Amino acid sequence: MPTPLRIALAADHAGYLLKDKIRIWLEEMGHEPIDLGTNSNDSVDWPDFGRRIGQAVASGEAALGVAICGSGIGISIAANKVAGARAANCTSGLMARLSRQHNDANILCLGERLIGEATARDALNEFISTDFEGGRHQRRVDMLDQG
Ligand SMILES: O=C(CO)[C@H](O)[C@H](O)[C@H](O)COP(=O)(O)O
Repeated sequence: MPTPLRIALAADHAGYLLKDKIRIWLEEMGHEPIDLGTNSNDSVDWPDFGRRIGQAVASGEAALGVAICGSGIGISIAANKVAGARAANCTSGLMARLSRQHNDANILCLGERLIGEATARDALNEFISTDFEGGRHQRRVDMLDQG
């Protein structure tokens, strides 16, 4: 059993179905999802949910986050506006793994309208099980906070 992680989840109306599946997968793995909405297909705005998940992760309320919209693009742009959030829009398990190893990404973004469930699950598994490599990558990540 892996160390349980608090993992924030957020989605707009185009991503909430995948978010609900991810919440269940995380619970089955013994993690602690924090669901920041949305929870229906009533139209909402991705900047609100990107900001919410960015703040939850940057503040330390959650160790990691998973954010979903139709393409993963809007919600990743919004999350990355929050200082300390490093959101990566990924379309494969390899991208998710690299986002952790090289970029110390702390929010995985997915596009429910673009990727299937198997790819989403692969990306999730890689994201939560891969550590940041540090070394030369640490210096580059540190540069993000240098104004
Ligand atoms: O932000 C996006 C595109 O970059 C997301 O895919 C949104 O979910 C999408 O724009 C929502 O579109 P809708 O036509 O309002 O459902």
